Amino acid sequence: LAAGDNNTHNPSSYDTVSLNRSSFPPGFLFGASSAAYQYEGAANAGGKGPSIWDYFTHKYPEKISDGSNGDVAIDQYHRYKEDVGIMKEMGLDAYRFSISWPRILPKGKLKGGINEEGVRYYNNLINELLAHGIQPFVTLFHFDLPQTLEEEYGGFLSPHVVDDFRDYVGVCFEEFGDRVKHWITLNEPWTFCYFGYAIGAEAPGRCSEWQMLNCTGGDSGTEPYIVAHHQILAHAAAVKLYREKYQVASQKGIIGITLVSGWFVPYSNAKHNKDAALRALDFYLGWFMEPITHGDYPRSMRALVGSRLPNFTKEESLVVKGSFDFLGLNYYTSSYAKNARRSNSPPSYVTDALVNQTAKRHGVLIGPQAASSWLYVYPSGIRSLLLYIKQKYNNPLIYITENGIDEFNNSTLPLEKQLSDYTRIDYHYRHLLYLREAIKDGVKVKGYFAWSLLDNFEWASGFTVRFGINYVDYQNGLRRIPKGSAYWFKNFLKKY
Ligand SMILES: OC[C@@H]1[C@@H](O)[C@H](O)[C@@H](O)c2nnnn21
Repeated sequence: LAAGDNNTHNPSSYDTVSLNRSSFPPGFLFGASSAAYQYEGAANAGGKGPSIWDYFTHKYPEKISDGSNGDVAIDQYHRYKEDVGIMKEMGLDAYRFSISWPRILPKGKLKGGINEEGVRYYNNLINELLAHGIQPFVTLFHFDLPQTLEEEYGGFLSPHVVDDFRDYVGVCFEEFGDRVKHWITLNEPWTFCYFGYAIGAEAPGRCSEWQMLNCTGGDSGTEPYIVAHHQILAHAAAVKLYREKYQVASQKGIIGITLVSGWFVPYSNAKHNKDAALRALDFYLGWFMEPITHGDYPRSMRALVGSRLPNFTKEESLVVKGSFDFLGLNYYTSSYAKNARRSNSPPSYVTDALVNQTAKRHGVLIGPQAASSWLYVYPSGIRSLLLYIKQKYNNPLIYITENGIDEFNNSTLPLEKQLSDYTRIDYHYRHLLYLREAIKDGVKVKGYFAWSLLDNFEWASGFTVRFGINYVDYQNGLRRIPKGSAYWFKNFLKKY
């Protein structure tokens, strides 16, 4: 962008003098994140097989706000060179993207054959990034399971998925491991289990019949825990394979997992509300962080979920414990936590923690609400959560792999107005201020990825909300246009 651009939405405020790249330690990485199903499109092209998201959006379009899907998404499959150019123009150090399992293994299983066109696409993307000095951070699973495995044995409901996931990631390590130095096994197992198996709002759309949420079957009291268990075992199997066969040759590439959590503010100083906040952290974050750090689920989950919570064998516990070199942490929002009484309805993950989450306390919101109904702006929560993780989970190496805010897609607004995303600049500015404080507090954060580089397909919200730092014009050939925040990041990231 030529200096002195006369675009009106290139704000001079939120100065990048007091806060910019040099406010962070040398080598700290700034990036942006994405995911295959939300960005690529070419859902039935290039030899790709169907994923559960292809199936879900076509079978249940009513579960997507605007009935849309990722068939085309924002067509990064064909426009990746342009998109890498945008990253370069912004001055990003890294780009986090996910590999589509069914684009590599269309039949889900290795014996079904490797799709060479899929391998070629990701090689081209990785090489284009490296040619522009941008580091690839690669997520191996971002919700888009091959539909064939869902149909053959119920996907992550079955232990068979562990062997197939191990085979799949083995192909990725083999094909891309010489150039990819940061691997993330799973994106947000919590989201996959909760939205896919507790409330059925996302693929594969399962939950208990009594919840009347138009689910395809399922049991919200058992399946989220079974799926989470197999996700943890699959994650650990992938890490074991990487460490035994690929990590040394890769010149110390590192592998981790991305978990999501909010911060939870006790609704009052009463002990039962403080305890509720800690239980919420266990059921969101500890569900996965506890096993990979200490080898078993949190005590609070053992106590409250009882026999519905699977057990690790001794051998499994040993493989799971310590199965990460770094934690990818996704932080967006926080809420108040209030103690809840036992529910009268049948058991469900939704009520097991005995916590009522609210965005309001005595009628006052915890922070301004974004377009997504679950997103309230509470920047100090990122620091509180990081300090909690440092203290409870042995001060792990951390990358913030997602942080961002959305606005409604409102094509009736003049384009200039749609591009003036001050709220997004303010959001990132304030979260980066608290992130810098957390680093000063000794938290080992080594990078920050904004969600998201471009507007994209937002799961059950379809294209009705926009998370992009760069605008995608859905009405004009998916052209990319920098929003104000893209200019702000460019200034923030300038190297002097
Ligand atoms: O909802 C916005 C984004 C999604 O688009 C990502 O796919 C997902 O990883 C996520 N987790 N929390 N928030 N997000």
